[in-house]
Amino acid sequence: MHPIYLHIKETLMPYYPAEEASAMAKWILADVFHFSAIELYTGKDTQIPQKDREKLEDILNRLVKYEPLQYILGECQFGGLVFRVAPGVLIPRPETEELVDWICADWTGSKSCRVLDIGTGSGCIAITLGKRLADAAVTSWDVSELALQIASSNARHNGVTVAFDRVDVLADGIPEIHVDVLVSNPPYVTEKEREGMERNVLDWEPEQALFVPDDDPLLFYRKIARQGMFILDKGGCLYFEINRAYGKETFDLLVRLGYQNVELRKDSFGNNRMIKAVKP
Ligand SMILES: C[S@@+](CC[C@H](N)C(=O)[O-])C[C@H]1O[C@@H](n2cnc3c(N)ncnc32)[C@H](O)[C@@H]1O
Repeated sequence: MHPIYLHIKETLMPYYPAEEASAMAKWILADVFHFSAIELYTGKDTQIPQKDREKLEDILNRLVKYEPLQYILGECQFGGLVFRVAPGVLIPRPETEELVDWICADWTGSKSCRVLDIGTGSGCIAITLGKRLADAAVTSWDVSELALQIASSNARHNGVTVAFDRVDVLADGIPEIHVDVLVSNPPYVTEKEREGMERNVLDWEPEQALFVPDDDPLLFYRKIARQGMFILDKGGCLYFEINRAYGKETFDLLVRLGYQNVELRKDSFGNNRMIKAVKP
C-alpha cells in the first residue's frame, strides 16, 4: 500500500476502529488527492506536493477531534447526487437512500406527484425525489434556517426546483398544503440512546436534528401523521424513516390514527427502518 495511506491509517487508528480508519484513508486519497486505485495499492512512493501535505495534516488534525469527514470535505454523496453539508445540518445516511428508493418504486411513472418533505435538513430526500420523479412538485419544510439555506443551495447545484419554507411542525397552525406523498425522517433518537452513540455524531451533528425526549419517542410521528390526515389527498401515502427500536409502536400509531395498508420495512442492515401508510 502507498506510504501515505499507511500514515493516514496509523494516525487515525487510536481514534477509530481499524476498518473505519482504512476506509477514511482510501476516501481521502481518492477524493481529495485524486489517487487512482493502482497508485493506492502499488505503494509507488510518489511524493505529494508540500501544499497537499499541509492540507492532509489539517484534515487529520480535524479527524482526530472526531469531526466527520463529510463536514471537513464539505460534501457527501446521496442517491447518486452530491450534497453540501456543514455543522448544523445532518449528514445524509445510507438508510435514508432506501426510503427514497421505496418512494421512487411506488411513484415513478405517475402522471404528477406532489411531495412534501418535513425536516428536510440538507434537502437530500426532497432533491433526490425531485430529480428522479419526472414532473414532481416538491415542497420542503424545516425549522432550521441554516438547514434551509444549505438545502436551497443543494437544490440549485443539482438543478432541481424545490419550494422551501421555514415551518415548525410541532407548532400550531402549519401552512395549508395538499400532496400525494408526505415523507419525513424526523428526529427520533431518545436521550437514553446517547450513550451508545459515536463522538463524531454527538460532538458535531445538530441536536435539533437527532433527539426526542425519552418519555415521548414518537413525538414527531404522532404530530406529522395527524397532520397527514389533512395534508394527504385520498390514496396519498405517508413515508417515515423510523427508530428501529420503535417499529411496532410506530405501526400501531398509524393504524390507530386511521391509516390503511400500513407496511413496515427493514433496511439492508436488517433493522426495522421505514414505514409506509395510505390515507383512506
Ligand atoms: C433526522 S434530520 C433529517 C434530515 C434529512 N431529511 C435527512 O434525511 O438527512 C431531522 C430534521 O428535522 C428538522 N426539525 C427538527 N425539529 C423540527 C420541527 N419542529 N419542525 C420542522 N423541522 C424540524 C431538523 O432541523 C432536521 O433537519
